[in-house]
Amino acid sequence: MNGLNNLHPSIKPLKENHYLVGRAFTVKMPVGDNAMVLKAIKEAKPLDVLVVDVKGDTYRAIAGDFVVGMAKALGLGGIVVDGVIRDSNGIKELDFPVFCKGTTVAASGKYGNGEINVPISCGGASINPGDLIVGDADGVVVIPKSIENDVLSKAKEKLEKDMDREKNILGDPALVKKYIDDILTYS
Ligand SMILES: O=C([O-])CC(=O)C(=O)O
Repeated sequence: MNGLNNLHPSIKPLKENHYLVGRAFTVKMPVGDNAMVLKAIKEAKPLDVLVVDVKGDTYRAIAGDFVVGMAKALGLGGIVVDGVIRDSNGIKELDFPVFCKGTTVAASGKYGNGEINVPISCGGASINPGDLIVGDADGVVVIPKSIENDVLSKAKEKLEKDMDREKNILGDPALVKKYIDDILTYS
């Protein structure tokens, strides 16, 4: 992705070993009203990742352990939000991937404002429904649907090259030094 389309690095998994891959089901909600999160949980397909745009608010939770439990019960793939959640210990026990900026004590009300399944902005990235969302301990990246095949084949090539490099170089200090020398010669 050439460093583009990664969400702000403050958005991290609640449990460090959690990762997710799935298609975005988007939610745009006003601060303090998470009714559309509930609607999205009901309408999303199994393995979809709920991506919530709450404009970066960190005072009101977009979900707690009950709401996240419903997402898990319906087979969703995970939740990503540019905001916060509550009941963090309960959510950790659910073992369901939630990527967020942190935690708070205050819940949201359920008033019915907001939209689902529309283009959103989350953590500084534009996300359309159906885009691929990939997250791990380091953060979250969005791969637009229109370029996903190209990105996936380039990612596989890079992974193979990285694995070869690790296997061939790291076991031999002389080769580590040669690798660095080669880089320094060309830069
Ligand atoms: O109901 C909410 O919006 C938040 C909450 O406490 C839960 O999910 O348990």
